[in-house]
Amino acid sequence: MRDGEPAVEVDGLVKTFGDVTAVAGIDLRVGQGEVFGFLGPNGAGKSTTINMLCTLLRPSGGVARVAGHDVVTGRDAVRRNIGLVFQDPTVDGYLSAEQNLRFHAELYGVPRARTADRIRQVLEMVALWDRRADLVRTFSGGMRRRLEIARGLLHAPRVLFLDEPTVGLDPQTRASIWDYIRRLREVEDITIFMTTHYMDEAEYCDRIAIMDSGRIVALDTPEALKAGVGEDRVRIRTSDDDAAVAALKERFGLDAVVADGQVTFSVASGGEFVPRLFAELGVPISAVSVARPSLDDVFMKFTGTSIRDAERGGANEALRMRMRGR
Ligand SMILES: Nc1ncnc2c1ncn2[C@@H]1O[C@H](COP(=O)(O)OP(=O)(O)OP(=O)(O)O)[C@@H](O)[C@H]1O
Repeated sequence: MRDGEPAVEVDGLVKTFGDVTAVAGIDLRVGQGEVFGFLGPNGAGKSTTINMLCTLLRPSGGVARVAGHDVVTGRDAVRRNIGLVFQDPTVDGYLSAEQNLRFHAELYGVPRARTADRIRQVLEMVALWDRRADLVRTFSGGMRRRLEIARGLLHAPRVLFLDEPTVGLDPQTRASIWDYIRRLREVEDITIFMTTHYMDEAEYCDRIAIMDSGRIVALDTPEALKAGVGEDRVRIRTSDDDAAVAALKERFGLDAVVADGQVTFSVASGGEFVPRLFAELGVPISAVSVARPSLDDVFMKFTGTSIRDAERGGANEALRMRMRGR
């Protein structure tokens, strides 16, 4: 990869599975050294995109280059230059942490003379050096994930792909995985491309792309995306959400949506508006909160739904497909 060349470069990328369009023609550029987040609900097409970039799936259309190589015509070169950390654990529980890494080093052709040093380096990076001789099946979920990250880094890849690296972990462990990811780029010359459906985690990325139904609906820094939503976000719980939405439109000219069981809308100055709201809405309010826009609000702005509601929809869709399959 030449200096200044994007680490990931995608033009019009498409993937279809029969009549399902998982990725519907996306474009993006990720710079060297960036931490880039791919954000979206289940079924948005994140894993399919990452699998095409990692050469595990062949695109149906468009082009993608990773570390300067085409994912179709330069497949082996791409593979040499990337590291993978996927949702499903792939470390072997019946081997020690160190044995797992040795095996991987062989597989990736890490020069023998360098292997021992590099194993120590990556295990220290994820604070597992002291546990190197222990069988991985005695590790907690967070430790296994850290070991996966160490393994993904072993052959010094230019781009590290992390597909939902913190899914299924408790909040504290998620935070510690993020500490390692952030520290990583201080130590290694690496680009990090990750997917997540945790909004709070997306905040840690330099830039994020929000994906919905196979398309990128927004792409920018978290700050710029939130600034784009602008005003304060007000959330209320009411006894009749539909009546509240209608009253907000009628009395205040505000467009509200119902998501996660709350009525949500934007106003310029939430704190000043709330007393008026209680006095004039005409629908009983049981709870109210006012906050600066979050990435949840950005998601809602671009997709018209909250990520949690979108996921519930996606889960229903997956279930329907399974039932149809049967
Ligand atoms: N091998 C496949 N065959 C058929 N359909 C598929 C296949 N892989 C993915 N899909 C469909 O493509 C769409 C996108 O799926 P994908 O797994 O990329 O989403 P995602 O955003 O990564 O979701 P998740 O967070 O659940 O991994 C979904 O509708 C999914 O059902």
